[in-house]
Amino acid sequence: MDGTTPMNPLIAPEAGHRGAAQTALSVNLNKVALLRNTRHLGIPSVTRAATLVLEAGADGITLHPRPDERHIRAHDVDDLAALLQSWPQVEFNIEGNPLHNLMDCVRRVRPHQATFVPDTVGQFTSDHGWNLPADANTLRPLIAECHALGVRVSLFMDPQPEAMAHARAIGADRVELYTEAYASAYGTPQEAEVRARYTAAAQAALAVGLEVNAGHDLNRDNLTAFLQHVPGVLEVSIGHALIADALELGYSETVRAYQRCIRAAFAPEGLA
Ligand SMILES: CC(=O)[C@@H](O)[C@H](O)COP(=O)(O)O
Ligand SMILES: NCC(=O)COP(=O)(O)O
Repeated sequence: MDGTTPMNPLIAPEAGHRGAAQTALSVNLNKVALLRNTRHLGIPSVTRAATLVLEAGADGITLHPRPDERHIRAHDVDDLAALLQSWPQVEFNIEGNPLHNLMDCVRRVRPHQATFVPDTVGQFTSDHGWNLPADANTLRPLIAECHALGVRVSLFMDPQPEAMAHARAIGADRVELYTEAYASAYGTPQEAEVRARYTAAAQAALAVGLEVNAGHDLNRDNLTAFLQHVPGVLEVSIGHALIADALELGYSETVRAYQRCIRAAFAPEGLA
């Protein structure tokens, strides 16, 4: 793998069991680990959750091992890497700050994708993207190291069209559009205006040769409209809402429901 070629055919636009150019669903399992960590019993199991969501048709697994290990711990990253040996078509995405603990994980397990997120230690949740070009010199060598390890790099970014050329110039393969602002605006009078920022950012990214991911606070209500309006989104990573839904519906029905939301964005009206 050369770091620019997705290993997972399911997320390559030209291939995949869900048809060309359909968005891949990567399930973020942070919140399964969060619940598990409140006892010493090992339940709910992160690897069991991964198995169930993959059996139900998820395309990838995302973990975000924060330095305080409040949810995903180093052993979860290793356990998932071992599990995914049996799922060669599944993409493994690890998120985090490469200036903290992310690179240790990347060097150890060489996931398909590392998503660089500019979180502080102990941050409540991710709430902003990289500041480019200000962060360029910090990120450039870390991106190069990931490429040398055969790991694709996605940069967590606010929807700022002008930043996309800088992301490409420092070697990023993808950007992950931070979707909290869209999710907050969804269903309000501001929705169209806010969503248009994402459309413009995705267009700018695609124009400079970047691939596009998206995530944060996406859910069954807001996902389809996002994918209908924002071009070329190869992957959404969804955790909080999806795991909350799974508490009610179970993992399998929940993954199928999210896949229906994705299909609805790509199907002619009424066929999803
Ligand atoms: C990078 C990102 O978008 C976040 O959504 C993150 O993965 C969620 O982290 P928490 O689960 O710790 O809120
Ligand atoms: N990269 C975003 C992610 O993995 C999940 O975010 P959320 O759905 O937990 O907000």
